[in-house]
Amino acid sequence: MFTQNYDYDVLYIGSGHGTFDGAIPLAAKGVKIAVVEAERIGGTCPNWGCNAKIILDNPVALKRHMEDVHGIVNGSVTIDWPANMAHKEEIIDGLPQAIEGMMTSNKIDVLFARAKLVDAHTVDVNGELKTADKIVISTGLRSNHLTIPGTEFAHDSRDFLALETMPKHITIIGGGYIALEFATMANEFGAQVNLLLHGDQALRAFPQAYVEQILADLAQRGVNIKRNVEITALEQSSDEVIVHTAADGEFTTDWVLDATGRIPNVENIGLEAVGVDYNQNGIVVDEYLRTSVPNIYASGDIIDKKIPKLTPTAVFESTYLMHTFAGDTTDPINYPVIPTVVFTSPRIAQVGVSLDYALANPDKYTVQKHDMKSDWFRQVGKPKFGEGALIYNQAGQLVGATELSEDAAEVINTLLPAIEFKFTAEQLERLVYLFPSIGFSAHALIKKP
Ligand SMILES: Cc1cc2nc3c(=O)[nH]c(=O)nc-3n(C[C@H](O)[C@H](O)[C@H](O)COP(=O)(O)OP(=O)(O)OC[C@H]3O[C@@H](n4cnc5c(N)ncnc54)[C@H](O)[C@@H]3O)c2cc1C
Ligand SMILES: NC(=O)c1ccc[n+]([C@@H]2O[C@H](COP(=O)([O-])OP(=O)(O)OC[C@H]3O[C@@H](n4cnc5c(N)ncnc54)[C@H](O)[C@@H]3O)[C@@H](O)[C@H]2O)c1
Repeated sequence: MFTQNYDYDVLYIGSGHGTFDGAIPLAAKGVKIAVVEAERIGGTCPNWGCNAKIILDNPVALKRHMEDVHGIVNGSVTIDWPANMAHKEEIIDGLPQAIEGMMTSNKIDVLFARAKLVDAHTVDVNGELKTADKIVISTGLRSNHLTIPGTEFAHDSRDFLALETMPKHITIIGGGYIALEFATMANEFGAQVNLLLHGDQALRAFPQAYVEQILADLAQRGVNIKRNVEITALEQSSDEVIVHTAADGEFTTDWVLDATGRIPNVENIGLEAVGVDYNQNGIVVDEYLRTSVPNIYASGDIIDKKIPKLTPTAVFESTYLMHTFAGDTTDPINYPVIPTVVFTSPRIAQVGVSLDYALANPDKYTVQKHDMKSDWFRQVGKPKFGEGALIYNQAGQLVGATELSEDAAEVINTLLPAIEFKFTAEQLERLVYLFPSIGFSAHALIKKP
């Protein structure tokens, strides 16, 4: 399976989900592995991404729920940002050590360094040359920084997730996941928020009818949303930042979040020297996740791919590589349908064929819409708004689903197997869900003829 005359069978560069979900079980099978990490073990998701974000977001949903049941549950509730931040630190602080422990207990060598490829089998680790039969590049993404004068006065998502106090006035540049999720939190935690969209839409990959409801709700809560704004410069003036725009003049703010996307970590890792092809979207791979150098692979966000760059896709890829390296499979990677969710409040989640695409192609798809009021159980929590849609192909198979609601992620998770495995009506009928529950309600939607 592996050539014996190297220090390691597999050396991974980066220690995020693109690495550890596969590397740990692979090491447990006796494969000799090294993981080289430049910063914190676990990478973005536990330290500066999903985990950190969802802990800070938790009180937001609670406050929204209290609004919905006002009249039943009365009195005002305040939420404390510094306490929330301390709670977040308490939870995520131990994660790198826990992940490192799982690696070392499986005999993985964890090496702290900024790794650089020297040749197809050799990596420079703090000046020491380590050799490996196979190398996996899993260096992930980093925040984009606008190329404008004064860009150094803007912060990124990591800075936001470490804010000790919530600034009074925050300006968020961008209309993607991070911009919308962080605008939701900052607004609920008492900041006055400017949300500046580059174009006239936000979250372009999500159903625009739902996105507009989220934007309208944020606007009603006091978020100042401006569309088609071009930021030309940032300037520091005592404690404030002056934001200059192309057509909307200038204004001052306390804190600027640059949420204009994330870019691949392809620089200074020796890709050119070794001949690994890459472009502005990441490292180019074939259907076996092999780069242009056959014994060098890529995994996770660093891959140039069309599917969303998310934790579950990184997990799927590192697990696939584990099976390939262990000799369990010689098949190409076969991605399932990949669900996505934006953690606004309410959430927007979707999977499979998108609602906007289905509506634009009525000859190919049938769209079945539903609102929260169509199911009594959804009304228990008295949500003010929310709706969903199921998308069927011409053969009557469920091929897509989307929802705008606090429970959207769970609804889409419930529907996922039916879409991925193309369950028949007979199979769907055999699934018995707990009652009353969101899962039961979601299942009831697809059981209908
Ligand atoms: C704010 C935020 C919120 C997010 N929320 C969600 C969410 O809710 N759900 C979801 O599914 N996804 C979310 N994501 C995306 C998710 O975090 C990523 O898809 C996931 O972490 C990708 O894992 P990865 O291993 O490919 O990359 P990473 O986790 O980024 O790991 C790459 C690692 O490589 C290391 N590295 C880079 N260069 C070198 C080098 N030369 N030598 C050694 N090490 C190196 C880095 O230090 C890093 O630790 C979020 C991302 C952000 C930024
Ligand atoms: N819930 C989740 O799963 C979740 C949450 C956060 C982040 N993520 C992941 O993190 C990554 C990055 O998220 P993101 O929100 O930074 O990126 P994004 O690609 O979702 O959004 C980037 C936004 O920046 C805007 N933009 C680009 N150039 C601009 C410019 N010059 N001026 C103003 N605006 C500009 C774009 O129009 C877009 O709205 C994605 O891969 C995403 O999958 C996922």
